Amino acid sequence: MKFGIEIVPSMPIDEVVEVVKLAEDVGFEYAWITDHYNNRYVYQVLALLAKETETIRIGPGITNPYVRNPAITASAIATLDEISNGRANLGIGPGDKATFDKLGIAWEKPISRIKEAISIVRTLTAGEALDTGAKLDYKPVQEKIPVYMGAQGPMMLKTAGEVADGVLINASNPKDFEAAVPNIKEGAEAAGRSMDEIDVAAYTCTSVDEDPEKAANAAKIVVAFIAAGSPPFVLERHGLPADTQQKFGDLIAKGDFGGAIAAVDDALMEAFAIVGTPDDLVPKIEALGEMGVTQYVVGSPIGPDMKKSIKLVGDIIESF
Ligand SMILES: C[C@H](OP(=O)(O)OC[C@@H](O)[C@@H](O)[C@@H](O)Cn1c2nc(=O)[nH]c(=O)c-2cc2ccc(O)cc21)C(=O)N[C@@H](CCC(=O)N[C@@H](CCC(=O)O)C(=O)O)C(=O)O
Repeated sequence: MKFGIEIVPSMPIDEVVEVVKLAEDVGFEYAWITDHYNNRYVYQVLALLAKETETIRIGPGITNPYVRNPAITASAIATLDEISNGRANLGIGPGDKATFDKLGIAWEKPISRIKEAISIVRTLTAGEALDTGAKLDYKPVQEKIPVYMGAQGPMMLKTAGEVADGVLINASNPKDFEAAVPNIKEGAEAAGRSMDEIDVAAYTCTSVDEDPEKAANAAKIVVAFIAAGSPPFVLERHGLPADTQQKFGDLIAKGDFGGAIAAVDDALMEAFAIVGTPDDLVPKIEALGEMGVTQYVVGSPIGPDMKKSIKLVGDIIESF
Protein backbone atom coordinates (compact mmCIF):
# COMPACT_ATOMS: atom_id res chain seq x y z
CA MET A 1 0.00 0.00 0.00
CA LYS A 2 1.37 3.44 -0.95
CA PHE A 3 0.44 6.47 1.17
CA GLY A 4 -0.65 9.89 -0.06
CA ILE A 5 -1.86 13.00 1.67
CA GLU A 6 -4.54 15.46 0.57
CA ILE A 7 -3.96 19.10 1.44
CA VAL A 8 -6.62 21.76 0.97
CA PRO A 9 -4.64 25.02 0.53
CA SER A 10 -7.04 26.95 2.75
CA MET A 11 -4.18 27.51 5.21
CA PRO A 12 -1.14 29.81 4.73
CA ILE A 13 1.21 28.51 2.05
CA ASP A 14 4.14 28.24 4.49
CA GLU A 15 2.05 25.78 6.52
CA VAL A 16 1.19 23.77 3.40
CA VAL A 17 4.91 23.46 2.62
CA GLU A 18 5.71 22.54 6.23
CA VAL A 19 3.15 19.72 6.43
CA VAL A 20 4.01 18.27 3.01
CA LYS A 21 7.73 18.27 3.89
CA LEU A 22 6.84 16.49 7.15
CA ALA A 23 4.73 13.98 5.21
CA GLU A 24 7.69 13.33 2.90
CA ASP A 25 9.99 12.86 5.88
CA VAL A 26 7.75 10.23 7.52
CA GLY A 27 7.27 8.17 4.34
CA PHE A 28 4.31 9.52 2.36
CA GLU A 29 4.92 9.08 -1.38
CA TYR A 30 2.19 11.35 -2.84
CA ALA A 31 0.86 14.82 -2.04
CA TRP A 32 -2.41 15.88 -3.68
CA ILE A 33 -3.42 19.57 -3.55
CA THR A 34 -7.10 20.31 -4.06
CA ASP A 35 -8.17 22.83 -6.69
CA HIS A 36 -10.96 25.22 -5.76
CA TYR A 37 -11.05 28.88 -6.91
CA ASN A 38 -11.67 30.12 -3.37
CA ASN A 39 -8.47 28.58 -1.97
CA ARG A 40 -4.86 29.42 -2.79
CA TYR A 41 -3.98 28.80 -6.42
CA VAL A 42 -3.09 25.14 -6.85
CA TYR A 43 -0.19 25.48 -9.31
CA GLN A 44 1.67 28.14 -7.33
CA VAL A 45 1.36 25.98 -4.22
CA LEU A 46 2.64 22.98 -6.19
CA ALA A 47 5.58 24.95 -7.60
CA LEU A 48 6.70 25.83 -4.07
CA LEU A 49 6.30 22.22 -2.97
CA ALA A 50 8.41 21.16 -5.96
CA LYS A 51 11.24 23.42 -4.80
CA GLU A 52 10.95 22.52 -1.12
CA THR A 53 10.70 18.71 -1.37
CA GLU A 54 12.92 16.00 -2.84
CA THR A 55 11.08 12.72 -3.36
CA ILE A 56 7.34 13.01 -2.75
CA ARG A 57 5.26 13.04 -5.94
CA ILE A 58 3.00 16.09 -6.25
CA GLY A 59 0.01 17.21 -8.27
CA PRO A 60 -3.46 18.72 -8.26
CA GLY A 61 -5.96 16.42 -6.57
CA ILE A 62 -7.97 17.31 -8.51
CA THR A 63 -8.33 19.97 -11.15
CA ASN A 64 -11.03 19.94 -13.83
CA PRO A 65 -11.35 20.67 -17.57
CA TYR A 66 -13.72 23.64 -17.14
CA VAL A 67 -11.84 26.34 -15.23
CA ARG A 68 -8.76 26.20 -17.47
CA ASN A 69 -8.28 25.33 -21.14
CA PRO A 70 -6.61 21.86 -21.26
CA ALA A 71 -3.60 23.34 -23.08
CA ILE A 72 -3.04 25.62 -20.07
CA THR A 73 -3.28 22.59 -17.79
CA ALA A 74 -0.77 20.78 -20.02
CA SER A 75 1.69 23.69 -19.71
CA ALA A 76 1.09 23.96 -15.95
CA ILE A 77 1.77 20.27 -15.30
CA ALA A 78 4.76 20.17 -17.68
CA THR A 79 6.26 23.19 -15.89
CA LEU A 80 5.63 21.53 -12.52
CA ASP A 81 7.36 18.42 -13.83
CA GLU A 82 10.42 20.47 -14.75
CA ILE A 83 10.54 22.29 -11.37
CA SER A 84 10.10 18.98 -9.48
CA ASN A 85 12.56 17.12 -11.70
CA GLY A 86 10.01 14.55 -12.84
CA ARG A 87 7.70 14.16 -9.80
CA ALA A 88 4.46 15.62 -11.24
CA ASN A 89 1.14 13.75 -11.36
CA LEU A 90 -2.00 15.25 -12.86
CA GLY A 91 -5.20 14.64 -10.91
CA ILE A 92 -8.22 15.70 -12.99
CA GLY A 93 -11.95 15.13 -12.52
CA PRO A 94 -15.38 16.56 -13.24
CA GLY A 95 -15.13 19.41 -10.71
CA ASP A 96 -18.01 20.23 -8.44
CA LYS A 97 -21.36 21.82 -9.24
CA ALA A 98 -21.24 24.26 -6.32
CA THR A 99 -18.05 25.80 -7.72
CA PHE A 100 -19.36 26.00 -11.28
CA ASP A 101 -22.65 27.57 -10.16
CA LYS A 102 -20.67 30.27 -8.34
CA LEU A 103 -18.45 30.89 -11.37
CA GLY A 104 -21.30 30.77 -13.88
CA ILE A 105 -19.72 27.83 -15.71
CA ALA A 106 -22.04 25.35 -17.45
CA TRP A 107 -21.21 21.84 -16.26
CA GLU A 108 -21.83 19.98 -19.50
CA LYS A 109 -20.90 16.47 -20.64
CA PRO A 110 -18.21 15.92 -17.97
CA ILE A 111 -17.10 12.54 -19.26
CA SER A 112 -16.53 13.77 -22.80
CA ARG A 113 -14.80 16.90 -21.50
CA ILE A 114 -12.43 14.94 -19.27
CA LYS A 115 -11.54 12.41 -21.99
CA GLU A 116 -10.84 15.28 -24.40
CA ALA A 117 -8.79 17.14 -21.77
CA ILE A 118 -6.67 14.08 -20.94
CA SER A 119 -6.03 13.46 -24.63
CA ILE A 120 -4.94 17.10 -25.16
CA VAL A 121 -2.67 17.07 -22.08
CA ARG A 122 -1.07 13.81 -23.14
CA THR A 123 -0.52 14.99 -26.73
CA LEU A 124 1.04 18.30 -25.71
CA THR A 125 3.22 16.93 -22.88
CA ALA A 126 4.51 14.28 -25.28
CA GLY A 127 5.82 17.13 -27.43
CA GLU A 128 3.25 16.56 -30.16
CA ALA A 129 0.88 19.06 -31.82
CA LEU A 130 -2.92 19.30 -31.66
CA ASP A 131 -4.94 19.38 -34.89
CA THR A 132 -5.00 23.18 -34.44
CA GLY A 133 -1.20 23.21 -34.57
CA ALA A 134 -0.94 24.11 -30.86
CA LYS A 135 2.29 22.75 -29.39
CA LEU A 136 4.44 23.25 -26.26
CA ASP A 137 7.91 24.66 -26.96
CA TYR A 138 9.46 22.50 -24.28
CA LYS A 139 9.12 18.95 -22.96
CA PRO A 140 8.61 17.85 -19.36
CA VAL A 141 11.12 15.60 -17.59
CA GLN A 142 8.87 12.52 -17.51
CA GLU A 143 8.27 10.68 -20.77
CA LYS A 144 4.63 10.30 -19.67
CA ILE A 145 3.19 12.33 -16.78
CA PRO A 146 0.81 10.01 -14.85
CA VAL A 147 -2.83 11.10 -15.12
CA TYR A 148 -5.16 10.22 -12.24
CA MET A 149 -8.90 10.76 -12.53
CA GLY A 150 -11.09 11.87 -9.62
CA ALA A 151 -14.20 9.72 -9.99
CA GLN A 152 -17.16 8.41 -8.02
CA GLY A 153 -20.02 7.72 -10.48
CA PRO A 154 -20.06 4.43 -12.44
CA MET A 155 -19.53 6.02 -15.86
CA MET A 156 -16.68 8.20 -14.58
CA LEU A 157 -15.05 5.15 -12.97
CA LYS A 158 -15.32 3.15 -16.19
CA THR A 159 -13.78 6.06 -18.08
CA ALA A 160 -10.92 6.11 -15.58
CA GLY A 161 -10.40 2.40 -16.26
CA GLU A 162 -10.25 3.14 -19.97
CA VAL A 163 -7.84 6.09 -20.00
CA ALA A 164 -6.25 6.91 -16.63
CA ASP A 165 -3.07 5.77 -14.88
CA GLY A 166 -4.80 6.11 -11.52
CA VAL A 167 -8.15 6.86 -9.93
CA LEU A 168 -8.73 9.07 -6.89
CA ILE A 169 -12.00 7.94 -5.31
CA ASN A 170 -13.55 10.17 -2.62
CA ALA A 171 -14.51 7.34 -0.28
CA SER A 172 -13.37 5.68 2.96
CA ASN A 173 -15.47 2.52 3.28
CA PRO A 174 -14.75 -0.92 1.71
CA LYS A 175 -18.33 -1.01 0.37
CA ASP A 176 -17.52 1.93 -1.92
CA PHE A 177 -14.52 0.13 -3.39
CA GLU A 178 -16.42 -3.15 -3.68
CA ALA A 179 -18.70 -1.16 -6.01
CA ALA A 180 -16.06 1.02 -7.70
CA VAL A 181 -13.31 -1.46 -8.62
CA PRO A 182 -15.52 -3.59 -10.93
CA ASN A 183 -16.48 -0.40 -12.81
CA ILE A 184 -12.83 0.55 -13.25
CA LYS A 185 -12.03 -3.03 -14.29
CA GLU A 186 -14.83 -3.01 -16.87
CA GLY A 187 -13.44 0.17 -18.42
CA ALA A 188 -9.87 -1.14 -18.36
CA GLU A 189 -10.78 -4.44 -20.00
CA ALA A 190 -12.88 -2.67 -22.65
CA ALA A 191 -9.73 -0.73 -23.53
CA GLY A 192 -7.53 -3.84 -23.48
CA ARG A 193 -5.83 -2.73 -20.25
CA SER A 194 -5.15 -4.59 -17.02
CA MET A 195 -5.88 -3.39 -13.49
CA ASP A 196 -2.13 -3.69 -12.78
CA GLU A 197 -1.66 -0.51 -14.82
CA ILE A 198 -4.02 1.46 -12.60
CA ASP A 199 -3.27 2.90 -9.15
CA VAL A 200 -6.58 2.76 -7.22
CA ALA A 201 -6.42 5.47 -4.56
CA ALA A 202 -8.81 5.76 -1.63
CA TYR A 203 -9.13 9.52 -1.18
CA THR A 204 -10.38 9.27 2.36
CA CYS A 205 -11.70 11.36 5.21
CA THR A 206 -9.16 10.39 7.86
CA SER A 207 -8.72 11.60 11.43
CA VAL A 208 -6.06 10.08 13.66
CA ASP A 209 -5.00 10.87 17.22
CA GLU A 210 -3.88 9.00 20.34
CA ASP A 211 -7.31 9.98 21.74
CA PRO A 212 -9.94 8.26 19.54
CA GLU A 213 -12.74 10.53 20.71
CA LYS A 214 -10.77 13.65 19.76
CA ALA A 215 -10.05 12.02 16.39
CA ALA A 216 -13.73 11.29 15.79
CA ASN A 217 -14.87 14.77 16.80
CA ALA A 218 -12.41 16.39 14.38
CA ALA A 219 -13.92 14.44 11.48
CA LYS A 220 -17.59 15.20 12.13
CA ILE A 221 -17.81 18.46 10.18
CA VAL A 222 -16.13 16.83 7.16
CA VAL A 223 -18.54 13.89 7.39
CA ALA A 224 -21.44 16.35 7.46
CA PHE A 225 -20.23 17.94 4.19
CA ILE A 226 -19.74 14.50 2.62
CA ALA A 227 -23.27 13.55 3.68
CA ALA A 228 -24.60 16.78 2.13
CA GLY A 229 -22.90 15.85 -1.16
CA SER A 230 -23.77 12.16 -1.23
CA PRO A 231 -26.04 11.04 -4.07
CA PRO A 232 -28.89 8.58 -3.37
CA PHE A 233 -26.94 5.54 -4.66
CA VAL A 234 -24.22 6.15 -2.07
CA LEU A 235 -26.71 6.61 0.79
CA GLU A 236 -28.48 3.39 -0.23
CA ARG A 237 -25.18 1.47 -0.38
CA HIS A 238 -24.52 2.42 3.26
CA GLY A 239 -28.11 1.89 4.45
CA LEU A 240 -28.45 5.58 5.33
CA PRO A 241 -31.81 7.41 5.37
CA ALA A 242 -32.80 8.74 1.94
CA ASP A 243 -33.21 12.27 3.34
CA THR A 244 -29.60 12.43 4.60
CA GLN A 245 -28.34 14.62 1.74
CA GLN A 246 -31.23 17.04 2.10
CA LYS A 247 -30.97 17.15 5.91
CA PHE A 248 -27.26 18.00 5.97
CA GLY A 249 -27.53 20.22 2.90
CA ASP A 250 -30.15 22.34 4.67
CA LEU A 251 -28.16 22.57 7.92
CA ILE A 252 -25.01 23.63 6.05
CA ALA A 253 -26.87 26.04 3.75
CA LYS A 254 -28.19 27.95 6.74
CA GLY A 255 -24.77 27.90 8.42
CA ASP A 256 -25.90 25.65 11.29
CA PHE A 257 -22.56 23.83 11.51
CA GLY A 258 -23.14 22.99 15.18
CA GLY A 259 -26.41 21.32 14.26
CA ALA A 260 -24.74 19.47 11.40
CA ILE A 261 -21.97 18.16 13.67
CA ALA A 262 -24.49 17.11 16.33
CA ALA A 263 -26.47 15.22 13.68
CA VAL A 264 -23.47 13.07 12.64
CA ASP A 265 -24.08 9.60 14.13
CA ASP A 266 -22.01 6.39 14.20
CA ALA A 267 -23.57 5.10 10.97
CA LEU A 268 -22.43 8.20 9.09
CA MET A 269 -18.95 8.03 10.64
CA GLU A 270 -18.66 4.38 9.62
CA ALA A 271 -19.80 5.15 6.08
CA PHE A 272 -17.75 8.25 5.36
CA ALA A 273 -14.64 8.33 7.55
CA ILE A 274 -11.72 6.38 8.99
CA VAL A 275 -10.99 7.65 12.49
CA GLY A 276 -9.18 6.56 15.65
CA THR A 277 -5.71 5.73 16.94
CA PRO A 278 -2.98 4.50 14.57
CA ASP A 279 -3.77 0.93 15.73
CA ASP A 280 -7.44 1.49 14.89
CA LEU A 281 -6.49 2.57 11.36
CA VAL A 282 -4.38 -0.47 10.41
CA PRO A 283 -7.21 -3.03 9.96
CA LYS A 284 -9.37 -0.44 8.18
CA ILE A 285 -6.62 0.34 5.68
CA GLU A 286 -5.97 -3.39 5.23
CA ALA A 287 -9.68 -3.87 4.49
CA LEU A 288 -9.43 -1.29 1.69
CA GLY A 289 -6.38 -3.11 0.35
CA GLU A 290 -8.44 -6.30 0.17
CA MET A 291 -10.90 -4.41 -2.06
CA GLY A 292 -8.13 -3.53 -4.52
CA VAL A 293 -7.02 -0.16 -3.13
CA THR A 294 -3.31 0.43 -3.84
CA GLN A 295 -2.87 3.96 -2.49
CA TYR A 296 -4.31 5.24 0.79
CA VAL A 297 -4.71 9.03 0.69
CA VAL A 298 -4.99 10.60 4.13
CA GLY A 299 -7.58 13.28 3.45
CA SER A 300 -9.21 16.06 5.48
CA PRO A 301 -9.22 16.62 8.39
CA ILE A 302 -6.11 14.32 8.86
CA GLY A 303 -6.54 14.83 12.63
CA PRO A 304 -7.21 17.33 15.41
CA ASP A 305 -3.50 18.30 15.32
CA MET A 306 -2.39 17.90 11.67
CA LYS A 307 1.37 17.65 12.25
CA LYS A 308 0.97 15.17 15.12
CA SER A 309 -1.44 13.12 13.00
CA ILE A 310 0.96 13.02 10.05
CA LYS A 311 3.68 11.67 12.37
CA LEU A 312 1.25 9.08 13.81
CA VAL A 313 0.39 7.84 10.30
CA GLY A 314 4.13 7.80 9.55
CA ASP A 315 4.55 5.33 12.40
CA ILE A 316 2.29 2.77 10.68
CA ILE A 317 3.37 3.31 7.05
CA GLU A 318 6.26 0.87 7.23
CA SER A 319 3.91 -1.87 8.50
CA PHE A 320 2.28 -1.96 5.03
C1 LIG B 1 -20.04 14.06 -13.28
C2 LIG B 1 -20.22 13.10 -12.15
O1 LIG B 1 -18.99 12.32 -11.98
P1 LIG B 1 -18.52 11.92 -10.50
O2 LIG B 1 -17.20 11.28 -10.53
O3 LIG B 1 -19.60 11.19 -9.83
O4 LIG B 1 -18.32 13.38 -9.85
C3 LIG B 1 -18.31 13.54 -8.47
C4 LIG B 1 -16.91 14.00 -8.05
O5 LIG B 1 -15.98 13.02 -8.43
C5 LIG B 1 -16.54 15.33 -8.67
O6 LIG B 1 -17.41 16.33 -8.23
C6 LIG B 1 -15.06 15.69 -8.30
O7 LIG B 1 -14.64 16.77 -9.07
C7 LIG B 1 -14.98 16.04 -6.80
N1 LIG B 1 -13.56 16.22 -6.39
C8 LIG B 1 -13.01 17.48 -6.40
N2 LIG B 1 -13.68 18.48 -6.98
C9 LIG B 1 -13.13 19.72 -7.05
O8 LIG B 1 -13.74 20.62 -7.62
N3 LIG B 1 -11.89 19.98 -6.53
C10 LIG B 1 -11.16 19.01 -5.93
O9 LIG B 1 -10.04 19.30 -5.51
C11 LIG B 1 -11.71 17.70 -5.85
C12 LIG B 1 -10.99 16.62 -5.31
C13 LIG B 1 -11.48 15.32 -5.48
C14 LIG B 1 -10.71 14.20 -5.15
C15 LIG B 1 -11.19 12.92 -5.36
C16 LIG B 1 -12.48 12.73 -5.90
O10 LIG B 1 -12.97 11.48 -6.13
C17 LIG B 1 -13.29 13.84 -6.22
C18 LIG B 1 -12.81 15.14 -6.02
C19 LIG B 1 -21.37 12.17 -12.47
O11 LIG B 1 -22.51 12.53 -12.26
N4 LIG B 1 -21.07 11.04 -13.07
C20 LIG B 1 -22.11 10.09 -13.44
C21 LIG B 1 -22.82 10.53 -14.71
C22 LIG B 1 -21.86 10.78 -15.84
C23 LIG B 1 -22.40 11.83 -16.78
O12 LIG B 1 -22.30 12.96 -16.45
N5 LIG B 1 -22.98 11.45 -17.96
C24 LIG B 1 -23.52 12.47 -18.84
C25 LIG B 1 -22.91 12.62 -20.20
C26 LIG B 1 -21.75 11.77 -20.49
C27 LIG B 1 -20.68 12.70 -21.03
O13 LIG B 1 -20.19 13.49 -20.23
O14 LIG B 1 -20.36 12.63 -22.23
C28 LIG B 1 -24.95 12.13 -19.10
O15 LIG B 1 -25.35 11.05 -18.69
O16 LIG B 1 -25.60 13.01 -19.68
C29 LIG B 1 -21.43 8.73 -13.63
O17 LIG B 1 -20.20 8.68 -13.54
O18 LIG B 1 -22.16 7.73 -13.82
